[in-house]
Amino acid sequence: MRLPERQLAVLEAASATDERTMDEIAAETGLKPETVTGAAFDLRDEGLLTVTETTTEVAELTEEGREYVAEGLPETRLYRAAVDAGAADEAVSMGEVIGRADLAGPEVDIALANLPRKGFGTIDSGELAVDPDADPDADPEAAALETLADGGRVDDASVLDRLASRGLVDLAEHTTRAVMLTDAAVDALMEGVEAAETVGQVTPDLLASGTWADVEFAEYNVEADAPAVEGGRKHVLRRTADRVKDVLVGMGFQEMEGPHADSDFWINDCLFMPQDHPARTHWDRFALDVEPMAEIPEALIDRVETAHRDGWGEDGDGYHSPWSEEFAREVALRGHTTSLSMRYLSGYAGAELEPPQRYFSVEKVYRNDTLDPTHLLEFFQIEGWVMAEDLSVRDLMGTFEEFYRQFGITDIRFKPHYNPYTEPSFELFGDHPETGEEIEIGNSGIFREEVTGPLGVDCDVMAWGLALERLAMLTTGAEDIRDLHGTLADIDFLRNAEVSY
Ligand SMILES: N[C@@H](Cc1ccccc1)C(=O)O
Repeated sequence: MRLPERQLAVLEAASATDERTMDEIAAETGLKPETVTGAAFDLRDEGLLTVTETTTEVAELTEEGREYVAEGLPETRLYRAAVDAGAADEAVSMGEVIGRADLAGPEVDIALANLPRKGFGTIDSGELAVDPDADPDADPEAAALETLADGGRVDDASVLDRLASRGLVDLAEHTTRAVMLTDAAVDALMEGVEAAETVGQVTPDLLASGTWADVEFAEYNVEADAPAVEGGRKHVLRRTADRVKDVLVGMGFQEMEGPHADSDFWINDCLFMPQDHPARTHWDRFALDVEPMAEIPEALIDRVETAHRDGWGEDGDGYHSPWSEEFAREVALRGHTTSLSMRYLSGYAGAELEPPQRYFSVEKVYRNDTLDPTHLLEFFQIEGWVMAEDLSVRDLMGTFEEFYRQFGITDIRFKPHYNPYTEPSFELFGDHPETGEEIEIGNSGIFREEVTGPLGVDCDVMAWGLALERLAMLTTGAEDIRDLHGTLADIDFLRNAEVSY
């Protein structure tokens, strides 16, 4: 048998009884590890070697982890300070213990969260009581940190996971490959294997001297394993947004743009949202501590105030509740992009508009919600509106059906809803492709006269706000909005997610 030199070297360094790692073979043959790996896979394909892979988790201390090795975990320091303050006998005020514990900034919260978790003590109405029998020296997390600092290995996966989630260690997967001779290889070696001098690359020298004609070239193994090289690609949400824009432009819409931080006037007052509406309290909105917005057309302010106070149109009655221009000028992060629709419909964003008109935006909005599988504090809203004479609910439904059909979604449902600014109003629902669960995908309606009147629009306007992330959940099958966004997002999922249409 004849084999290329490198393969022969690897074969001779391998054993029929023990697994040898690629690194060991590299050290023995003096070849580079990647050369050994390449040759080993070629030999495997020839049936001369077996290659096994083992993946192990390696843990490395982060800077914060190293800091705690030196100073002790915050909860341990808090425990010791509490014992000194007498909290083992009776509960002591938290302020006093924290003062003694010498904890910096965020360490206080870290200590307060971990002390009860580890059973070191309890916190109740501002007082701390510790268990005199607790033994922070025997704490597995502290012990694991010490071991890692000394270059040792920690095998307890649950402790490692806990430390990783606390940001004290980084976990990485490490794959080692090892080889062993097959029976066929042992037979071949006994019969004798010759080294074939092969050339891996054509060089100018080989060409110029003409020796290329006499040498033996190494064969390419196009099936050999190689590390996957992942190229960069646009995030699936961005790709969905681009697709949404294409679809809407295709349906004759133009794009709106405008400020993320806007006055309450454009965000709420124009929409006939009463100033004492719960959504306008500090619970729901991200108010900004900046100068009030000066540049709002005075005449428009007057008309909006009139609508709020006395109503608009023949049957309009208004709220008869206080309305403050000062509040209207306050600035917050927009909770919906309907603020842009107001700016455009009023003509403030550009020319006065004559019907028919169609506008859209795909932009970020901000809400002080609770994070859960379907809610984020910021998300993308697909805002849109159509201005025309005599619009009806059929126009609204038809538009959505056409829009969602472009994404392969054909089973949307409408349910009557209430918005202070539209009448009638509809919420939109779709079915999650994986769970079958019905999820809300948007909100819509036809603007009330109290909205369009003050803006100077005297025909119908139908409008909506759809959630881009929810659309992406339906098209990609993501079950949790956090799979798409943020630090918990699953990179493999994102890599393979396609925008269907
Ligand atoms: N602003 C609404 C969406 C909407 C826009 C326009 C009309 C009706 C509804 C929301 O954020 O839910």
